[in-house]
Amino acid sequence: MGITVREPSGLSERAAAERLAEYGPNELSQPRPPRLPVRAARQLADPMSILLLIAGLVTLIVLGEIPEGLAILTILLVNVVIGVSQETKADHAVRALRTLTAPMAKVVRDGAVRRIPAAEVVPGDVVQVAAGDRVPADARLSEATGLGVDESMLTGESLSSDKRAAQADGAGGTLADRHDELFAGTLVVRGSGVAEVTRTGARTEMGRIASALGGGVKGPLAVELAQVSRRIGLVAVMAGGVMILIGLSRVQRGEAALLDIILAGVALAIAAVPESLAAAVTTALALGSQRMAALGVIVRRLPAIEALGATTVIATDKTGTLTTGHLTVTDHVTASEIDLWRGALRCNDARDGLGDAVDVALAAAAERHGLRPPPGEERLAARPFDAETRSMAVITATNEDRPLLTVKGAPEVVLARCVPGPETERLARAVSGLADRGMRVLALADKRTDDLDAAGLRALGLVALSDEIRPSAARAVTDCRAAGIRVVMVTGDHADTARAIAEEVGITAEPVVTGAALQALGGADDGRSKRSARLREAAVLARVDPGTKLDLVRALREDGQVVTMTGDGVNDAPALRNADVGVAMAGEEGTDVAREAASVVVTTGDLGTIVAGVREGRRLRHNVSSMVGYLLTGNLAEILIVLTGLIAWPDLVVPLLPVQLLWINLVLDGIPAIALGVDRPAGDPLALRPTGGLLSWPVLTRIALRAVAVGALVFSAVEVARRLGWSEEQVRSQAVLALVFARLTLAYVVRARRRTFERGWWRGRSVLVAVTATAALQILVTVIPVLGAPLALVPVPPVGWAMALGAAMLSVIVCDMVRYRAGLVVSPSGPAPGGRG
Ligand SMILES: Nc1ncnc2c1ncn2[C@@H]1O[C@H](COP(=O)(O)OP(=O)(O)OP(=O)(O)O)[C@@H](O)[C@H]1O
Repeated sequence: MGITVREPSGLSERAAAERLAEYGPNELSQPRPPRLPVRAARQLADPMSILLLIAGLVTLIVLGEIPEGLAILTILLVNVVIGVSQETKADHAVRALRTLTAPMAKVVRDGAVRRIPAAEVVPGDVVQVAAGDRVPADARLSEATGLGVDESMLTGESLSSDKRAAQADGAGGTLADRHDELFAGTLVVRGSGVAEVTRTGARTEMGRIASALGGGVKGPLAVELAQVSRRIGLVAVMAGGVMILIGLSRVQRGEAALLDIILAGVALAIAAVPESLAAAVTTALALGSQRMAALGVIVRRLPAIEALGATTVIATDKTGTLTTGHLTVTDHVTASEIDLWRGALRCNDARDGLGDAVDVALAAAAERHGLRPPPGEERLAARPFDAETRSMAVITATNEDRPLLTVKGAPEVVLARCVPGPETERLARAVSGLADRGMRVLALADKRTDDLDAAGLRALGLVALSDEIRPSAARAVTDCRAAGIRVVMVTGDHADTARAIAEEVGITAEPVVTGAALQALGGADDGRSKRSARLREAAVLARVDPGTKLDLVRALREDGQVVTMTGDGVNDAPALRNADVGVAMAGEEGTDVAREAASVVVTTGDLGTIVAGVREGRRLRHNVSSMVGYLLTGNLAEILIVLTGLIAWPDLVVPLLPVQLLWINLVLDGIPAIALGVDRPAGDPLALRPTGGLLSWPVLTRIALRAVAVGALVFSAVEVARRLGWSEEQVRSQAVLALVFARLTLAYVVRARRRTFERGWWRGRSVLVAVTATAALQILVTVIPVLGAPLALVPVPPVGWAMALGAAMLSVIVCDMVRYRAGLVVSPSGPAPGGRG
């Protein structure tokens, strides 16, 4: 193992800035965002836009209906503008998130260690890497301690490559043979090292072979929405087809023109597709992710928002999540203070107060006891801390002739390697007393030997580190319980320490299951299922290695739970990737590996932050289902009216003109839908338990029943108008008015938990504004003839307004009856419906 004691002082900030200007940022070029015209063209190329364009042109040129044709084309324009602006907004949000989660690098500048964005690394920089880091640039090693790097992404070699410091002569050969070089983009899996950057950006080995980065993965919500849209598209086309078929008989009898009927059929199909749905959901997700970022929850993959909302179990680390993670040595047991603290300094990887929290705390404690790292001692070999072995070992050359092995780690691991005797036994007995107080206990031991694995060590003593409970943790645990979310603590720490902390934050501490107990359940098939059962029921998992986290995630998910799991270590990646939501820490505390595997990165690792994320997720999920309910119920009601009207009112030819259908669906509908997407329903969103899929049978039934109710009420209003002998324009205006008002009240029907206009309904500001504005717009185009003309709308007598309002109010009552009958009231005390939908 190469050893260099040279402490390189790195580049100066000035030199680094000059080089950055010369070589450019250390990143692979990102595809440029499309320009505005390109975005607009894409929107226009959409099949619906093409249909609209044709419909508009036909109305304008072939039929010569100039105001109506222009109105259709204006609606098309409005749609393209809305589409482009939403897409741009969502894009910006995603980009902003990307910069928030940009990888960082540790470099030495002006002699001090700094954390800087990896993009600012320049050739000549001295970088430090440690287990869990992604290598920021190609570099030549000057120091390496037990360094192993996973280079499979470059070499295809699945085994990690051992690295050593460069010799003067330098090595060449294939990538896999270059053991003294680090390559950008590869992952450090163990040990640590210092290296000088040789190439950055596109000049790195990775840059040479880099292809475009993969696009976003579609989440369950996107998939579900695509499905919803496809199904509705089908219904829409069918409705349009039926309309044309019915109309054709009329054409045969000479009562209508073929083109009018076809246009009306096409318009109905366009109107029935909830085109604002996808845009509204994307906007809602993008805005939701921005709000979450403000709370310290950075969503790396948008669908994770929704999965967070559906969470039923949070599996959390102890240190840093339930506690602050600022460890301090508050107690120790030893026969020789000097030997204990010397050992703590030798077997220590912290530097200048940076590094592993345990090591930093031990170095500070040693300093408080008047000790500093002995000068002139050289590290000959080291085995860095490893969560699997729960220990760390170093061999140092001291003043005496034989090298000294120092080991520190979990007491049961270290003391087992010590010479049995009264001192070792006394220490072993002291462990529980310290751990019961919630402290993390480590043992230290040493021996004159050059064997890292030697036994027969001399026990130096115990150190106990305490870690303050985060004030917000207990609150978060209570919130979770109220929301029906189970919190499970998973830790590598001692069972007694874990239990003490669990009790303090309010996690039911029983049963505490230890790694050893799980292992005892053994390998047989039967054992495995017992093991899963044990994992599923555990409230605290103590002394488990990271592999167990993966087993826990699997066991819980098999049980139908939606699992949010925190993790920050190198070995946590598989569990994070397999959980429904993997949560990693931003900054110093987490590793790049964990962050990349996680779908969510939090800036403060406290459980309260994660719960805030769940809260947002639940709100968003509720909002999306409100949007779906709102748009589908309204559209279905409209289809019903047009089809029944077509049969019942032959004198009207078509119950609603194409331009009126488009006005209702493409202009009026979008506004409340978007508002519902960013809605703040009354009460704590955590109480909004996830209720299966967006379009489960109960949901579909409810939509259908409500649509029939709304349709029937509007139909009656129009029927009365006809009986009263109103003109054709007035009857159609009455239909539009009643339909718009009834649909607007649906916004309040769908967002309510128990009943429409329940307490606090007016507080959702966005919905109130959207509904009022839309209603005002409709009133204006109805009463002001100039505005109404392009839409063929005319003023109606007062009784018409009364009927429209009546239809709206009655539909609320009927819809609420449907809610109760279908048993779809969201009740905080009711049974939690199954997690996965
Ligand atoms: N730097 C270190 N050197 C030696 N041993 C350590 C070090 N850090 C931790 N240990 C030992 O390894 C055990 C597991 O530590 P680890 O950091 O893996 O726990 P963890 O799972 O991250 O726990 P937590 O949930 O508290 O974060 C500790 O209880 C301690 O005994």
